[in-house]
Amino acid sequence: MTNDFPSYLCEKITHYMYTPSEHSKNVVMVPCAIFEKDGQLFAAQRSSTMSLPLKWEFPGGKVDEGETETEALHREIMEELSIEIEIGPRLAPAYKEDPSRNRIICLVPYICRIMSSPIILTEHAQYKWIRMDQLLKLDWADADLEVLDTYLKYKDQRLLCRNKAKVRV
Ligand SMILES: Nc1nc2c([nH]c(=O)n2[C@@H]2O[C@H](COP(=O)(O)OP(=O)(O)OP(=O)(O)O)[C@@H](O)[C@H]2O)c(=O)[nH]1
Repeated sequence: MTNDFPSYLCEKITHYMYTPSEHSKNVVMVPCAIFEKDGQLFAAQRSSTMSLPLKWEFPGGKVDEGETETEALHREIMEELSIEIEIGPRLAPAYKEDPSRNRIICLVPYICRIMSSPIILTEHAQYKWIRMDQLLKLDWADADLEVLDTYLKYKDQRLLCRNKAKVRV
């Protein structure tokens, strides 16, 4: 996959503003995977025993010490969904405060492809492939909702570029 998404999306400054007291907070990097198939997106529902119970999210998880984001993403997806993936473009992260644990979650979306089957869930309650026009009906975790917005803007931008290219020909 090519990494040709618009640079403003990579460099987008999120609305999160640091104040002096917040410098002491841990920033936890959480790469997550966006899968698209036949115009539908993959969403996983957190189980009732996980934090953010029953919220919908893009699967992924925290980077361990010594790991890169993409290594962590391969590992987390294998652990959670039992599949191999190919990792493509990295989009702009979403930052969310987690006051209960005095940390800031940095959710980093990657557009990915599923490379093996079957999907076997080990942690989530369920997963669904959701049509684009149904996406906002799910009860998303906050950071995932922002990631979804970033992804939809990225898609629109690509479509626009493709159409412009066609007009020029
Ligand atoms: N995906 C997602 N995770 C969030 C959000 N806000 C937030 O605090 N988190 C936290 O970020 C962490 C995501 O990493 P993870 O999926 O590997 O975490 P986990 O449930 O396995 O473990 P943990 O609850 O012990 O940290 C979770 O602790 C989750 O509660 C959010 O909006 N979206």
